[in-house]
Amino acid sequence: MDVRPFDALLYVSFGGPEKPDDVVPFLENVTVGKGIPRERLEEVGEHYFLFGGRSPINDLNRQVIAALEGELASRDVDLPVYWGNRNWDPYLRDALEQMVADGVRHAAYFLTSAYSSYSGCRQYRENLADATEGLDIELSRLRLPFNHPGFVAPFVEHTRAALADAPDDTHVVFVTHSIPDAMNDASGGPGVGAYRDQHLETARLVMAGLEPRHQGLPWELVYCSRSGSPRTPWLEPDVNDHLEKLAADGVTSVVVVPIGFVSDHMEVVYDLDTEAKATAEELGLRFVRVPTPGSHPAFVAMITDLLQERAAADRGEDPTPATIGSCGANPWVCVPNCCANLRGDRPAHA
Ligand SMILES: CC1=C(CCC(=O)O)c2cc3nc(cc4[nH]c(cc5[nH]c(cc1n2)c(C)c5CCC(=O)O)c(CCC(=O)O)c4C)C(CCC(=O)O)=C3C
Ligand SMILES: [Fe+2]
Repeated sequence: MDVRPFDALLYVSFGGPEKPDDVVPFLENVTVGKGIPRERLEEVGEHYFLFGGRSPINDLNRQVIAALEGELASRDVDLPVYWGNRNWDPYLRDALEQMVADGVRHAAYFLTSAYSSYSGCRQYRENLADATEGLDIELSRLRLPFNHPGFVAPFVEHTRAALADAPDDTHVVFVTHSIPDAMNDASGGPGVGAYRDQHLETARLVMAGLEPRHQGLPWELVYCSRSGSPRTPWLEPDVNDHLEKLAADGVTSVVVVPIGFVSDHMEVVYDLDTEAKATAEELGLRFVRVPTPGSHPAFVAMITDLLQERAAADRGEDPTPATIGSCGANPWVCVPNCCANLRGDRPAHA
């Protein structure tokens, strides 16, 4: 496998606290300048304390990176993998300084976010613009993989398994992180609304991969983890409200597919496995939550394939992007006003 012109891969993620004393400073990092109400922050802090003050996210990222190193080695590629986060140690700036010290000149980077939005794309690119300041290093972004076969395959496999012994009236409930309506509208470009549309495409692709007898099951896209001011409209319905509606309609069983998340981090283990599950139990709904990709071999191979594709593109070749469905591949380089920062323009990478 030819990875020229890259001399490293940078794995870019959100970060999370690792011990109780980390929780408040982590939340301050996440929410600086965001106008999140104090009560919401205290509430979210409690979610972390319920899990001993440690988010699963960093360990999950360590596992993916170890698997990625194995995948690269198995393809005879000698390419170092670095790791940097937006909100917690190891921070992006430290990773980039280390890379430059190690002689890295041109790295590809992978975002642990599959869909277009300010939070999942441009904010990371702003973080990278800040973190590379004064450093002599070139970066190339790997495209967002919402419709890559290697992203969809683990969800298909896990949803098939969850449906194998599910009752006939089961609803397939796809869940992602809610974002403000205005952030959704700006996703992919002004008025494009790519965030929601990309999720609908991923949901359709998962449904199309199920056993023929399950492909016609009713499904919906719903949201979790809303924050911000209650006066600001965010994408709805909330997963808990949706479960109530389904139960009121006489539905008895749900399979919850967290397509918005690449690993079983706090949003998944608290907002879905704790809160939404408790809602389902109160309602007498059978509730099964399928796993996220995590370190699934198809997901890890996908990162390596994206690296190979982008390397070819940067060498001036014209690689055919691996995608399924009808949305087309997310571009290598975002359009200039893609996923705008609604609080004001800031320098962003790519
Ligand atoms: C689209 C999206 C993704 C997916 C794409 C991506 O991965 O980036 C994502 C991921 C994550 N979000 C996470 C945690 C948090 N997100 C918050 C707040 C917010 N998220 C938002 C959106 C997203 N978030 C938004 C619009 C806000 C409001 C503030 C703002 O406009 O930025 C807050 C503040 C408290 C709260 O109000 O919930 C926390 C603690 C964790 C770590 C989990 C762990 O620790 O295991 C992860 C992976
Ligand atoms: Fe978030």
